[in-house]
Amino acid sequence: MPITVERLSVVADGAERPLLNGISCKFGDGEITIIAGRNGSGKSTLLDALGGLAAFEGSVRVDGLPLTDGNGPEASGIGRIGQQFQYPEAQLFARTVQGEFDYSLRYLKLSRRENARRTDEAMREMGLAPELKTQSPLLLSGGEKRRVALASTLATDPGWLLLDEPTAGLDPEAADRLLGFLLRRKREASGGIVVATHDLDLLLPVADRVIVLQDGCVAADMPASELAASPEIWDRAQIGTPLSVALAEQMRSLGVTVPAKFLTPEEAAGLLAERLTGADGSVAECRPMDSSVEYPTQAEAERNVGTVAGGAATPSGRRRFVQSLDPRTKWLFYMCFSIGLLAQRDWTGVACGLAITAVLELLCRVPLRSMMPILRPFLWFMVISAVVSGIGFGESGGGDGALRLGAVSFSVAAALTSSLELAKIILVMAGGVLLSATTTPFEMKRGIERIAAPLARIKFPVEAISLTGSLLLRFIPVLRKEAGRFNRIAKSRGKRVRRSGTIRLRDLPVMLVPLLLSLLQMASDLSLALEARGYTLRGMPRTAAITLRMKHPDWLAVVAGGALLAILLALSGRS
Ligand SMILES: Nc1ncnc2c1ncn2[C@@H]1O[C@H](COP(=O)(O)OP(=O)(O)OP(=O)(O)O)[C@@H](O)[C@H]1O
Repeated sequence: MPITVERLSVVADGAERPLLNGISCKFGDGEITIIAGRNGSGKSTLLDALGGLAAFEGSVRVDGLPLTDGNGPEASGIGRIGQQFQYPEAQLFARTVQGEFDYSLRYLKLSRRENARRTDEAMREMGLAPELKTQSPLLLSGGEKRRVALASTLATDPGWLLLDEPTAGLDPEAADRLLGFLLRRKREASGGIVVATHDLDLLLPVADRVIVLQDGCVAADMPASELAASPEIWDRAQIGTPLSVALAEQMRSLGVTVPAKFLTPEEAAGLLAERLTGADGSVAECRPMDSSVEYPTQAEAERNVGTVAGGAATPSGRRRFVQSLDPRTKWLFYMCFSIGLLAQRDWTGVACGLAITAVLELLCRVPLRSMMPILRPFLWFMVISAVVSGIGFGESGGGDGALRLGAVSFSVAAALTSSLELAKIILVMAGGVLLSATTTPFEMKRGIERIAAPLARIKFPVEAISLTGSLLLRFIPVLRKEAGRFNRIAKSRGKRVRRSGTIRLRDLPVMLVPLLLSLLQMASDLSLALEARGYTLRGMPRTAAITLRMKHPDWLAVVAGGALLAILLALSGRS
């Protein structure tokens, strides 16, 4: 049965437009469907929605069953889907290649023998040598990683295969092997195959249906043979004509009869040979190329590149007000905000701080739900600390007015005093999250460096401190990103139905070591990058990557920060 998609919309936090905008389409059983579209058109997002990885509105039914049950992905739905991510690094995490297969197959609870059989078969299918089983997936080449990722998906024998850029980084032999596999699977297995790709020349000839996306909408959805006869669609979707389509057009202009289908190189060569060879075997004279086909000049090509790049950059690339402020302004504002907040001595002051944080959150346009994963553990910490600080023992424990139960007492006043202090710190942290969400790590470092520059004269280690500060703040989003990656793996490969951004406790033993290893790997990459930038060479001057310049809005924001500090200090000193 098909996958049926109705009015599917995906809206991401902070995105200016829906990533997918009410699309409806059908993926046929026993068919290869290609999803084409320029960069950023929504191909990967569509695959993520079909694989239960992206929250969506609308309906997706897999083999007649709904993919979601209202709260999130439905286990039987995602169990029928095997997804290969666009970047294999996002999919692989285990210490060995064998570990990757073990993790993928774990949810099926098969016998050891069956696990080994499926692993061997999938590795053979993808042309992976058995010796690779003991290797770390991180040490494989890009193409090998992709093949391991696909093989570990295949081993689970999913009904549906969702492949994101499956041929990227594959050598011609591996790409051919993949094509052969897709065609075999289409013939022999139940379910269908959905492939998001830019490698149209290779994959269009094996496609049954093509869906062209443009800015999150369906620009074309038709059988491959129909699309082959409508070459103008590529221009309309701003993808550029695939070479195989341009070749077919050229051949038609030379008078060769070309069938309405996407040609493989062999088919194109066969048709040309047929045309050139007469019935008696003589070779016909070839007409010169159709001169009406005009190729762009260098200048036009450069202009086109500019248009495409500009077009792609506009929706997400436009910098918002807070993002565009000088990092020094943001640091100064943040310091005023933090000092003012920490000076508060009662709940009225904290309530004002909360209101200011809410306004800042709106100005920064960072949705609360994207801040909560960072703040939630601290909120829990605050609740637990408040409860613990209120507990007292013995006759005099807890002081006057404490609630008593035998020898144990609970002082609401003590609990509220602790909560007050912790609430201020959480609000300061929320401000830090907003700062790191609207400022790149480079800008942050440069900002602190410039603010603290006068201290360098008294040998204060300005650069080291600014680097440490920005790296610490950078660590929060990196941790979140890693947690998100493991959440996707647990959902897609472990078939764990879980809310986005969270990891189930029982996945921790499997994922903790890889998570730590991955963080260590990042630290090692970072230290190499720092070394390459000359941070280990003491006393050597470095050129600045970012030149900062304060503009009018920056001065206004600094004045606003000063005014905010004055108001908060006045509020704290009013009693
Ligand atoms: N979590 C997110 N938050 C905000 N925007 C996002 C998010 N994920 C994707 N986007 C944006 O959604 C758009 C579609 O992304 P998607 O990865 O689906 O494109 P694509 O067609 O697969 O592109 P490519 O060909 O480059 O792989 C892009 O503009 C991207 O920046």
